Amino acid sequence: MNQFGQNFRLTVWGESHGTQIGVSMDGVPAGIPLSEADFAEDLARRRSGAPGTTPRREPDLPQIVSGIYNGHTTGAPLTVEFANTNTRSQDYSNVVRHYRPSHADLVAHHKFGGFNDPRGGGHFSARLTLGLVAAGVVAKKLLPADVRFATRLTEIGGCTDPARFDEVLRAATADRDSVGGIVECRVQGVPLGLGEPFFDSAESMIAHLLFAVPAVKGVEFGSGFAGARLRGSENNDCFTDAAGATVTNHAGGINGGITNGNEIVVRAALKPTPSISREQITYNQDTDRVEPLEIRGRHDVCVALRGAVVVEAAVAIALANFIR
Ligand SMILES: Cc1cc2nc3c(=O)[nH]c(=O)nc-3n(C[C@H](O)[C@H](O)[C@H](O)COP(=O)(O)O)c2cc1C
Ligand SMILES: C=C(O[C@@H]1CC(C(=O)O)=C[C@@H](OP(=O)(O)O)[C@H]1O)C(=O)O
Repeated sequence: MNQFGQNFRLTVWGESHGTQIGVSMDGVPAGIPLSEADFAEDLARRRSGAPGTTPRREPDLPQIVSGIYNGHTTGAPLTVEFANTNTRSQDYSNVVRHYRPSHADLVAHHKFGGFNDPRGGGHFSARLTLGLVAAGVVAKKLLPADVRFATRLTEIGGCTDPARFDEVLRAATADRDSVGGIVECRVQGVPLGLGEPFFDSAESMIAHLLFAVPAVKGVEFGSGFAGARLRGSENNDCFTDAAGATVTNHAGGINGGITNGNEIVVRAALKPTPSISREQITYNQDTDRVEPLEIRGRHDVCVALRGAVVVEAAVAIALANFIR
């Protein structure tokens, strides 16, 4: 099944080299002002063009095809779609059965019995994150008005100095290689009380969405993995008032699966782009041999660059799902 959520339910659909991709949302209340222009800012943050991003240029113009009337949501399913206008499917002819290492080609082929669309990674392509970003824009409108997101890249290729990110990207490009990155999303103004104690905890829902983002391989809240190396006396967040404000925020704004009113702090680790132009030796099902593979296509050097706004959208969608 390809759906997420209860209160704010969505399906992302399409393939990278099909005619269109998009998102269908249900549970959006009637009467919310919404227009195509509302999507522009977040879509621009995902668009390619900056150094280290894919040379595939797409206009990424949203078209709201249902759930809207006179500039307001109607309460009916809301669908936003985008055209794929710049595909080069011939670039993928050699990876249909000579699967790219660490992309989804092999699992897709086996799981769907060879009926999957292999062009541009098909339904597994990060092109589908366009729909997630669009849903994130709607999700933000469902959250209380004083909720504020601040999302940034804290690390690229192991480097934590933003002034040196370009250099890291240039070096990886020169080596016909790729690098990973860490995205940190902070959310202020989230009220105390979102989330349930166990299975639908705030962490579980946010992590669920984040792990749906292609290339996300790690998620941590607050002090996260570093917190496991601290003592309780160092990691505990002492309260300063009756509302639950704390001196420190090692919990990342969540206790017992429930948002505690402090800033939500969540980080996602995105792996290096799997499609690199450097030759790799890998199994070819056509010849039944391990052979050199040259990957074509137009690829991001670091997926975390365009992934930052996708991470933010995922967090927004998870939080919106708690709003009844
Ligand atoms: C914004 C974004 C852009 C991406 N761009 C590429 C790309 O150009 N080439 C590529 O091979 N993978 C890219 N990926 C990652 C793949 O889509 C992903 O690794 C693949 O679908 C396999 O999924 P997995 O890494 O979660 O196992 C991108 C991911 C994101 C979030
Ligand atoms: C098109 C987008 O990114 C694509 C994500 C992607 C992948 O494997 O995830 C592979 C590349 O596809 P193609 O070879 O068709 O250019 C990227 O360009 C997009 O994000 O809009």
